[in-house]
Amino acid sequence: MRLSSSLSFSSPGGRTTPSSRSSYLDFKRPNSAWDTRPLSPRGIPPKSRPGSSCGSRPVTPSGRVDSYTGTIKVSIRPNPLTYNPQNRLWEIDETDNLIGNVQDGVSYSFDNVFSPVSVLTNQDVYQRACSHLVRSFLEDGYNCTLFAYGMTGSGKTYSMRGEDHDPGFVRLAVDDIFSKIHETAMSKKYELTVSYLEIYNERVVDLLGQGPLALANLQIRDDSDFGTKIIGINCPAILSKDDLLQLIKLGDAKRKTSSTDYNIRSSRSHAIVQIRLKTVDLISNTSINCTLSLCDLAGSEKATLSAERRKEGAFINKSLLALSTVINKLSLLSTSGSSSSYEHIPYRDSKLTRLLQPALSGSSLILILCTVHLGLNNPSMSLQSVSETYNTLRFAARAKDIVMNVNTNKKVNLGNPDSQRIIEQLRETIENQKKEITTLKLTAQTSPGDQEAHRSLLADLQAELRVQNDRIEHLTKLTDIQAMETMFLRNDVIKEILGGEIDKEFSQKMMTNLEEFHGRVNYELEEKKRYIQQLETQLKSVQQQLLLMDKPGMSEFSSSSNHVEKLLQEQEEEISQLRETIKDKDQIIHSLMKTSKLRRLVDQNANRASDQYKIPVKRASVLEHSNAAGKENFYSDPRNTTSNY
Ligand SMILES: Nc1ncnc2c1ncn2[C@@H]1O[C@H](COP(=O)(O)OP(=O)(O)OP(=O)(O)O)[C@@H](O)[C@H]1O
Repeated sequence: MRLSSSLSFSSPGGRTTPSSRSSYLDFKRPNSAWDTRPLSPRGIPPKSRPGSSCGSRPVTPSGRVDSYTGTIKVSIRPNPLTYNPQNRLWEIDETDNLIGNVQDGVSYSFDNVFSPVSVLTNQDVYQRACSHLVRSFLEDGYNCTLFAYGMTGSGKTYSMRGEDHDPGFVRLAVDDIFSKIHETAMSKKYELTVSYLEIYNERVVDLLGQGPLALANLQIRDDSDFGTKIIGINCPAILSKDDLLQLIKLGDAKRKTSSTDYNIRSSRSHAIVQIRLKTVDLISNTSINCTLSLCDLAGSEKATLSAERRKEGAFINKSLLALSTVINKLSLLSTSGSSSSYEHIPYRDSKLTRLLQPALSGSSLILILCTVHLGLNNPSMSLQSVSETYNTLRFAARAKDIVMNVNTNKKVNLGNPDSQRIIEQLRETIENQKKEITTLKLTAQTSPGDQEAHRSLLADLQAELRVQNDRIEHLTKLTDIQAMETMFLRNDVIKEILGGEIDKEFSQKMMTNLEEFHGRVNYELEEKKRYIQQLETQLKSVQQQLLLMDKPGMSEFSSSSNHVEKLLQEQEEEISQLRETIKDKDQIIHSLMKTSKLRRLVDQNANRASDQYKIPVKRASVLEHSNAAGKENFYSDPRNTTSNY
C-alpha cells in the first residue's frame, strides 16, 4: 500500500490508522476504534462479508461473548539482535502500529508493530499481542490458534518457547491457564489434555511419542468434533502445571533443529502444541470444550550448500507456500465479499495447511505473530533479509485482510444437579450391572454363579465324555474289523474273478456295497470325533471358570476387557491406516506400470522408426531428459518455490 511518498502514515482519505492494543474483548465496546479496519497494504480498505459487521461481537444476557466477526489479529516483532541502526531501511511507528520501507514509501498497518529499539521482553509482547487470545479461550470458550511466522533466525522460537530468563508465549499461556484454574477452583472443574507434534519433511511426528512408534508418520483424518484428528497421537491428561511443562520440555528437546547460515539452532520443522480444555461450570451445571493451538513454524530460507538442509528447506518452503496460497485465497474471498462455499481452498496441499484447516476455515480465533529482520551487518544477508521482510509483511497484510466469523464452542447443559445426581447413580448402577453380566458370562453361560451347579455340570460332562469315548473305541474297532473283512473279501473276489468262479457283475456289486458301508462307518466316526472335541472344549472352559471363581479380583476382568476392546479399536485404526498406505502404494505401482508401459511403447516406436529409416536413435532420450529435470527440480534452489510470498 503506497500511503504517501514520505512516511506520514496516513490513509488516502486522510484518516490516521487507528492506534490499537490488540484485544478480541475490545470488540464488545460500541463504536470502539476497532470498528475501523486497518488499511490494507494495497491501499484498498477491505470489504466486510455481506451481513457481517466487522469487529462486532454479540453478547449473551450472561455477558458471555458467543461469536466474533472481524479480522485475524496480526502483530509484527523485529529481532532486536539483528537490527542495525545504521541501516535505516525500515521505519516503525509503534504508536500507530505502522511499518514502512524508507526507500519506496510502502507502509503497512497491523494490530501491533513492536519496535526493535525498545527493550521488550516476551512477557511485554505477550501482554499486548496475545493474552487476550488466551482469555477468550479460557473465559468465552473459543478455540484459539496462534502461529509464529517469519524468516529463519527472526525470533519465532524465541517468542514461542523463550529462554530461561525470558519465558515465551507457550509458558506464559500455561501460566494464565493455571492461574485461571486456581482462581475459579470453587466454581469450576477443569480437565486438560495436551498433544505436541512436529511436521518434519511432510511427516507428522508425535513429539510425546515413545517406543518403536515414536518416529512414525501419523495420519491426519477428518473429525466431526475437531475438524481434523491425528490417528494414534498421544494426548495425556494433565494433572498439574509441572506435568504440562515437563511434557512440553520433553517435546521441545525432541524437535528437529540444525545449524543454518542465519541461525545456529534453527528449527527444521513446524511444531504445534495443542491444549484441550474441558470446563465444567458447577453453578450453571454446564460444560464446554475448547482447544488452544500454539504453532512455531519453521522459517523460510534460501538454499544452502548442505544437501540435507536443502532438502529440509524445500519441504519447509513448499509448506509455507501452501500456507501463503491458502491465506491469499481467503484474503481475496474476504476482500471481494464473496461466499467461500463454492471456492476451492487448497488446504490439502500440505500437512501444515491440512492441520490448520479447521482454524483457518472459521472454527478458531487466529493470531499471527510475524517476526522480521530489520537489517543485518553482513551485506549479502542484509539484501536477502530485505526481500524476506517484504515477503513476511505481504503475507501478514493478506492475513490481516481475512474476515473471520467464529462462534464459541457450544455449552452442554448438564441439567439440574439433583436429577444429575440421580442420573449419575443410575449410570453407576448400570455400569455395575454391566460388569456383573460380563463376569457371569465369563463364569458360566448356563447357571449363574453357583459353584455347586458348576460342579454337577462338570460331572455330567465328564460322564458324557466317558460314554462317548467308549463309543468311539467301539466304532474304531468295528471299522477295523470292517476294513479287514473288506480286504479279505476283496482278495476273495479278486481271486474268484481271476479264477472265474464268481460272475463278474456280482463281484463288482459286492465290492461297491462294501466300500459304501466302509464310507458310512468312517463318516460316523468322524462325526463322533467332532462331538468329542466339542465336549472337551466345553469341559475345559468349565474347568477354567471354576478355577477363576476361586481366584480373587474377578471384578477387574471387565475393566481389562475394556482395555482389550480399546486396544482392538486402536489396532483397527492402524489396520485402516495400513490399508490407506497400501492403497497409496498400489496407486504408485499402477502409475509406475503405466509409465513403464509408455516407455516400452516409446522404445518400440523408436526401434521401428530406426529400422524403417535406418537412422540411429537414442533410446527414450526424452524420458531420460525429463526424469533428470524432475530430479533437478526437487533439489533445485528452494527459493524458486517461494517467489509467490
Ligand atoms: N526478541 C528477541 N530478543 C532477544 N533475542 C532474540 C529475539 N528474537 C530472536 N532472538 C535471538 O535470535 C536468534 C534466532 O532466534 P530464533 O531461534 O528464535 O529464530 P527462529 O525464527 O525461530 O529461527 P528458525 O526459523 O531458524 O528456527 C536466537 O539466538 C535468539 O535468542
